[in-house]
Amino acid sequence: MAVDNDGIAVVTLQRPPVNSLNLDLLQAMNNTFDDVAKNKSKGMILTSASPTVFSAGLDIMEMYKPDPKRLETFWVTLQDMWLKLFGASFPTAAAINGHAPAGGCLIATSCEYRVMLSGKFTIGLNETALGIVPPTWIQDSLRHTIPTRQAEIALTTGKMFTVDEALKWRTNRGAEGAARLGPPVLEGPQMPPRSPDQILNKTLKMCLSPKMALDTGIIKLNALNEYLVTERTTIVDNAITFGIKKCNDMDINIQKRGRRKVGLIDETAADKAEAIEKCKKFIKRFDKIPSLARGMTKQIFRQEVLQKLLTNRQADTKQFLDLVNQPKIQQSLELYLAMLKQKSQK
Ligand SMILES: CC/C=C\CC/C=C/CC(=O)SCCNC(=O)CCNC(=O)[C@H](O)C(C)(C)COP(=O)(O)OP(=O)(O)OC[C@H]1O[C@@H](n2cnc3c(N)ncnc32)[C@H](O)[C@@H]1OP(=O)(O)O
Repeated sequence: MAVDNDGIAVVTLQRPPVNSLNLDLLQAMNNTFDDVAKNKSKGMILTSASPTVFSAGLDIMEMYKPDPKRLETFWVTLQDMWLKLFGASFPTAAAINGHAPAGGCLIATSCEYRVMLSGKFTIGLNETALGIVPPTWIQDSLRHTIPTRQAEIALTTGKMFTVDEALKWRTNRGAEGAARLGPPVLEGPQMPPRSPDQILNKTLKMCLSPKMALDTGIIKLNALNEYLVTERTTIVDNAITFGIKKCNDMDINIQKRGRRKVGLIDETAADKAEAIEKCKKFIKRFDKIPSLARGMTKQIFRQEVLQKLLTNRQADTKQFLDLVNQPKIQQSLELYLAMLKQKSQK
């Protein structure tokens, strides 16, 4: 952990090669989160020492042919880590500088803000694709971050999002498209400045008249073009809003049309330094907000989800232990480990 001059703690996960979360790393994270809280840091940014992996999620070796006592401690320590991170009163952000599958995504979604490096990285909860049922609180972390319907589809399909897919919904593409309208294109006399409404009404009237001289037509077309150029952002935004409403009314999936993004991450960055800077900027947004009010509001907002695990901790642990000890699950883990080994040797 390194605390900068602004009092923001940057915590770097450092367990080569892929920051897989074993018991030792989880215990170290818990101790660090306690320290951040004790030191009254202004906020915490989580990142990774690896140039390509934020975290590969739970260390599968902890679950494959496990020692029963250690397995239970492992799970309880993971629960603790999540309770501390998701429930932290201080601001939290993740500078996701690489792949973030499964538990890696859990850590990221437990934070309040996510900046991910652009590139061929992926993020998501892929458990079902591995034949594993993600526990309620892991599902809740995703549901807390992206819309419920998208979270359900992502969870049931074990979806790994590309960085672009994971970004939040933006409407500026429309404005970019509208910019292509460009400046007036027709040579000839121009019209004195008028309000866009005046211009549009006049143009409409003239266009409906059967005897329009060529010069007048050019003036009118230039005026219409000028209107489209000056008001393009409003026109395009209104069109997008209208289009989205229509698509929703007709139950058409807008994401497939490339406009709506999922919001699993908030921003992208070109490199780790930029990602950390953007996370710091997010944390500094709270500079003028009394920290007690901020922290309590966050905890109230997250209370229901936290309480669910606190109330069902033992049952959740038993469910995990039963699941891991099933011969079928052990077989799947063995196959998965072999597949990872084979891939890494290529
Ligand atoms: C039964 C359980 C019930 C309930 C639990 C529910 C919760 C589960 C959440 C989880 O987190 S499960 C873990 C899921 N994790 C993954 O599926 C990620 C697997 N890893 C990868 O996809 C890739 O490693 C990567 C994209 C993260 C990085 O790729 P790359 O940089 O190419 O590295 P390698 O694949 O070559 O891996 C290097 C090395 O690390 C080993 N390894 C990778 N991931 C894990 C892991 N999660 N646990 C243990 N070991 C892992 C991999 O086998 C390689 O080992 P070598 O000895 O061959 O070097």
